[in-house]
Amino acid sequence: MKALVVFESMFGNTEAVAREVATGLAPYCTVEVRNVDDADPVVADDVGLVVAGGPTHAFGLSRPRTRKAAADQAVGPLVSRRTGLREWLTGLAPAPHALSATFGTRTATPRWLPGSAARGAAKRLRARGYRMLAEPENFTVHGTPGPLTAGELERARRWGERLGVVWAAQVGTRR
Ligand SMILES: Cc1cc2nc3c(=O)[nH]c(=O)nc-3n(C[C@H](O)[C@H](O)[C@H](O)COP(=O)(O)O)c2cc1C
Repeated sequence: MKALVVFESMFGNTEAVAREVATGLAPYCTVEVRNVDDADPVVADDVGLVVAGGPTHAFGLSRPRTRKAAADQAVGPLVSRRTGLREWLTGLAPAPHALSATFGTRTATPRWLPGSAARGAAKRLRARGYRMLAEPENFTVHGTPGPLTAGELERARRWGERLGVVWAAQVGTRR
């Protein structure tokens, strides 16, 4: 069985989280990590777990105008330049054979800011018939460009490991 980790990222923080999640999952399955720019809207038959992650923008998944705002603040080119998780999920074909999980990044302060890309992504996956393996998870960054808060990469790896354990228990997969 295979897991597909699709990420959207402006400044690289969500990409770093996605790669740690994949490392955590790796003992349990083959893992493919894809930038949403290059992600196929059809999930292959051998993919049993779809993990989707993106940055929280304006309390939810990014939109073209928030990605433009991110580009205006970036010192270099954005990591995801062509599309966003919202658009990918909207075009995603149902895959009754696959489970899914979502994560997002967001600012650590102010703590009271509502909204999460992870929750928005989970809502869209459920609407397309995907069953969730875990609750949406959030990881925090300093300010808008990051870096990630101390310890978040380790937490991302552990979250990936937990997904692997729960998935293996459900479908009996182990590499
Ligand atoms: C236009 C814009 C809107 C944002 N809105 C929010 C928000 O509503 N809540 C929040 O916690 N973080 C918000 N952020 C901060 C992002 O979540 C942060 O930049 C992101 O987690 C960094 O991940 P990345 O490097 O993968 O893009 C916003 C950032 C941008 C650029």
